Amino acid sequence: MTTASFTGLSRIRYVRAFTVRGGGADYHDQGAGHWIDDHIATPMARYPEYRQSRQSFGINVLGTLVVELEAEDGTVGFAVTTGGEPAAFIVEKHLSRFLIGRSPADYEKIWDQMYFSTQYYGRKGLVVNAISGVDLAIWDLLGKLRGEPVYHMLGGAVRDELQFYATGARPDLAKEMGFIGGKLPLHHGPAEGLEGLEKNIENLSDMRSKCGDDFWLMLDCWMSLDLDYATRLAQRAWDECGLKWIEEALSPDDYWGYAALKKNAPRGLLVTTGEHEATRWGFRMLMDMDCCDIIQPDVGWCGGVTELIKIANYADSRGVMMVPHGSSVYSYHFVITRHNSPFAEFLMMHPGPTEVVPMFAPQLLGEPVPVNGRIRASELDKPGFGVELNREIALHRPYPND
Ligand SMILES: C[C@H](O)[C@H](O)CC(=O)C(=O)O
Ligand SMILES: [Mg+2]
Repeated sequence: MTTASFTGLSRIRYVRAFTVRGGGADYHDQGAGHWIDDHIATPMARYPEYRQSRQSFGINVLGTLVVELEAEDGTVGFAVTTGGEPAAFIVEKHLSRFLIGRSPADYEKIWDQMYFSTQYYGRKGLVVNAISGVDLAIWDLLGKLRGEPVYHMLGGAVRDELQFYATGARPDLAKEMGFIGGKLPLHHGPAEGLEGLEKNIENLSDMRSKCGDDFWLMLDCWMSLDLDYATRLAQRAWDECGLKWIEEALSPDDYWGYAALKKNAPRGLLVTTGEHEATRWGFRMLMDMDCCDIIQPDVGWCGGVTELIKIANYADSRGVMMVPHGSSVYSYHFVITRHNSPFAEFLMMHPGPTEVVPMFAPQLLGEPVPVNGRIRASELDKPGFGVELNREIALHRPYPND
């Protein structure tokens, strides 16, 4: 039995998956001294030898994945995410069968087939990361074939500009650069005891005094805490420093801990999480169990745009705010179309971070960056995600399927 398919669009002829080193954020390679690898609290910090650097325990071991889809008429769509060589294997050796000869307009069926054919070894993590990369490349190709930006295909902009908060070690500088808030990495976890807790509060207080009372300050805990520590940190950071939200305090598997933290946290302080969660089912769990005030899916990890539509609609129907994890153009095209995503994250990838630099340099050409903490919707007015792949970088294709 065949399923009807619109035949007017050029179909996918080639699927290519590349790895490349450099660019991107914490899961990509960063040089020594970069703020993003400077004694950040992690679940691995219970082992002193892995405390100073996330690269020491292998945060960058997978690196970048680039998925490229070429249509019969030569039009190319692509996307950049993480997952590196193992994700390239999954894309070329497994997922490509659901793409070759298909129209990119059939993204629902393609997503369904990618997800359910890998379910026995997938569901989250690397496999959904690979699926997300393919899905983003499909949306890019669809936009390029139709001559439409992705945000148009998602229903159009609901506001004229995106407003950003900045993630990085210098919210004081972010404020000067026009961002609406600054999210700091937490540096010390439970293994560093009371002394570490005091240092965390001192760092936050210092930033509060530098930024003034009205600037949003948030803490990113990168899954490093336990419920007791997170509760104490939340209370003190609220009382002493006016913290706006505490992010990813616990393991992403600990839905019960998040539900308890949301109950324990002082009224007014927001509990946020979700960048390491995946699919409509994972986010449904977070929302149905009342784990957080803001969900933060990463469109390059949660299943791509096709899945983010479902996640966002469920959040909208429950009155939950969704502020996607920073993933450059891939989230900008979504956020601009949603009332329940009133602002966006910008990850400061300058090592200082003392200036605004593109997140995916050198892989992407034409990547817009916030000026005065904002990007105009009109800057997204290019087909697909509006960026091109820099062909001058060393792209490696480890598992060709053709
Ligand atoms: C700062 C965090 O540890 C991480 O590198 C980035 C992140 O979780 C976020 O942007 O959110
Ligand atoms: Mg985070």
